[in-house]
Amino acid sequence: MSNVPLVRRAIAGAAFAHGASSNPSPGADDSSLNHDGGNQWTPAALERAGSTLKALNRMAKRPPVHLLFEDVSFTVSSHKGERRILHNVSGEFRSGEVTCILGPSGAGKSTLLNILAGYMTNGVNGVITVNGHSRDMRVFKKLSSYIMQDDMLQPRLSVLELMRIAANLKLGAELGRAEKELIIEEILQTLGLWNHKDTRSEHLSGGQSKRLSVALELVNNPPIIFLDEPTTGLDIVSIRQLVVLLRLLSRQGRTIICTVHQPSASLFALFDRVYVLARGLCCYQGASPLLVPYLAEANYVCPTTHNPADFVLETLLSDVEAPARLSEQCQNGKLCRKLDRLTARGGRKPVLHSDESIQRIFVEHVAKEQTQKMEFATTFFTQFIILSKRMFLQNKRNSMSLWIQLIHHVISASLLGSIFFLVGNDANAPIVNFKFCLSCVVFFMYTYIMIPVLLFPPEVRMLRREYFNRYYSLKAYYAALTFSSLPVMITLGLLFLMICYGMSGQLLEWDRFLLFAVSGILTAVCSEGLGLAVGSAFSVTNGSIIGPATAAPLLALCCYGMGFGPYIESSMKFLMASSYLRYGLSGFSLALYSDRQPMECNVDFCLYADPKLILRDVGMGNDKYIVQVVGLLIFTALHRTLAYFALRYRLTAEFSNKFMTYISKVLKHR
Ligand SMILES: Nc1ncnc2c1ncn2[C@@H]1O[C@H](COP(=O)(O)OP(=O)(O)OP(=O)(O)O)[C@@H](O)[C@H]1O
Repeated sequence: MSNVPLVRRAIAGAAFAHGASSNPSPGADDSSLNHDGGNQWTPAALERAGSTLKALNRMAKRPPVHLLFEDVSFTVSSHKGERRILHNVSGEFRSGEVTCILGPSGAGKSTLLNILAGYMTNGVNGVITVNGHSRDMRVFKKLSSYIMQDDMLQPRLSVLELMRIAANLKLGAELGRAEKELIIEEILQTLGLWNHKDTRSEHLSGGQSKRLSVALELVNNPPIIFLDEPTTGLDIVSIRQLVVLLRLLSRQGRTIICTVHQPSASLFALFDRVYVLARGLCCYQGASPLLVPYLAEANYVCPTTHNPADFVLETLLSDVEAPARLSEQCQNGKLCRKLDRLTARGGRKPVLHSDESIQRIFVEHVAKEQTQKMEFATTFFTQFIILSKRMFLQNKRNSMSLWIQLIHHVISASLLGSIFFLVGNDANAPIVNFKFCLSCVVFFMYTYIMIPVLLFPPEVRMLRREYFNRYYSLKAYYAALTFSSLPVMITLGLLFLMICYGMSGQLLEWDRFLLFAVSGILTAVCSEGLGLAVGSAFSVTNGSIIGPATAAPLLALCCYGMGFGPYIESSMKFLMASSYLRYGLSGFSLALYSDRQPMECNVDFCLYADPKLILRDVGMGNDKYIVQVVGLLIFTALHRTLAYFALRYRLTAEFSNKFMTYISKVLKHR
């Protein structure tokens, strides 16, 4: 305990170096988290800051959450065998407290947080209870928010726009527009972001981005918030502001749990509870000022000038026996060192409820939740509308990308038009015109496979937090994604087709062009589905290899039989039917050559003056246009379903864990 006054002095000295505005008002800057005019951490400062969240707290009808876990272990399976990451750890996190999970790198901090937040459940053993009841994930997910370590914010949207979208998705019709606006303003002011409300997310500093992540999760006032390494990459002032904010939120009855790598002495003292992990064992659980005496009991004496957080990490890393010894001393988290009162260090009194009242509120809440059928705050349709609007806005603001795509389509179309200039009605060059159709297929295939392969993987990372924190269903997101890409795809696709159709001298008949365009756009939509499937399942690097590698055999199958159509083997016909590009190519060819007069022949004899002969010799003599359209639609549905499941696989650690466990079991039993 000898170092506690030292730590307190450190807080007083360095606490809020940023000057002070203790009563945030519109226009209050980052200092709104700060304190009274001097360099003092005063209860009044927190009290006043806390009072700024009045509207948010008015909607807080949800129960405080006490989280208890006992004998939690986590094992991962791989082809090399099983590996235990957590060894029967126990602990308790209570409402009104900020708990810091501390430990050396690789100790299992993020793993424990993932398990407690419900992000990982496969391979986990042990008991996790919420307010004395077994954790029901359906209810718990609605009570909790998880801010992940590498959270990314949606780009090209301002702070206020992001907050409004979050409020509309997370609060639904629960509150009116005016109330939502009030809550947003309160949160932004309290977090010192009000002055930056019109700044786009990509222009925020690291600290402001982290605070915005917290702000977005606060919108529906979750009683329990998990944060994985929220301080990483922030400067000392931003870290302090963030931890002070967490403390403030906890004082309003929330349970805040975060992992922190190496807190400074003053920061360490701001945490109410510390949970020390090393090698998957709990080495200490309890009030932060009691860590030093606890270590002294095990003969690890912390010098008075030392930061207790540094000391415990150094001890755990330098003495191989320390984790086991300390774990035994606290019974692997079952024993908790408590201070008499959390207010011992000053600050606003936490909202403490008796365990009985929490139990009662919680039981009422669970009963209410169970009668409600809705899994999300808004309906599928509302989610679809909000997400579509967001995507349209983001696409519109990404003018550079639109220009690049426009130029790409115009240049490619002009190039193709020049290569195949006026071959469309030349009976002496029918196979050249067939190659024109093939080139159009290749253009749509590569363009629309590669765009999502390159652009979607970063989007998947952004999606993770929103999806896990139940902003919307994946189906609504996916429907909005499909819908929002269509206008640009159709406009640019038509522009491409008009240019190259005209330049290549095809028959200028509207119905023929329409059939040609439908085949082109459907090939693009189908290719985008394939690109999304690859982009959802793989990183940009792997996707860039897998995308073209998948397309190459499909392309080979699509143009097989050129010149010997009537002699294509039936096994090959079967394989060719599995390439969606064949339907695209056939659609293009049928659009150009069906029901057509003999083509112009400017030499003595033209073998392919009759268009039927061309179709016969490329193996499309018996093809029907409508079958090609249906084929493309079926493959579009197939690719997009595949993409949906690939996305689910990527977004749900649980789903991927199960998959990996299954694969390793198969490999083991071979
Ligand atoms: N799904 C998994 N498969 C294999 N190993 C895993 C898995 N999850 C975690 N691990 C391993 O468990 C150990 C603990 O990982 P974790 O990310 O929880 O550590 P940490 O304490 O958060 O570390 P850091 O502070 O460096 O982020 C690491 O050695 C990690 O490689």
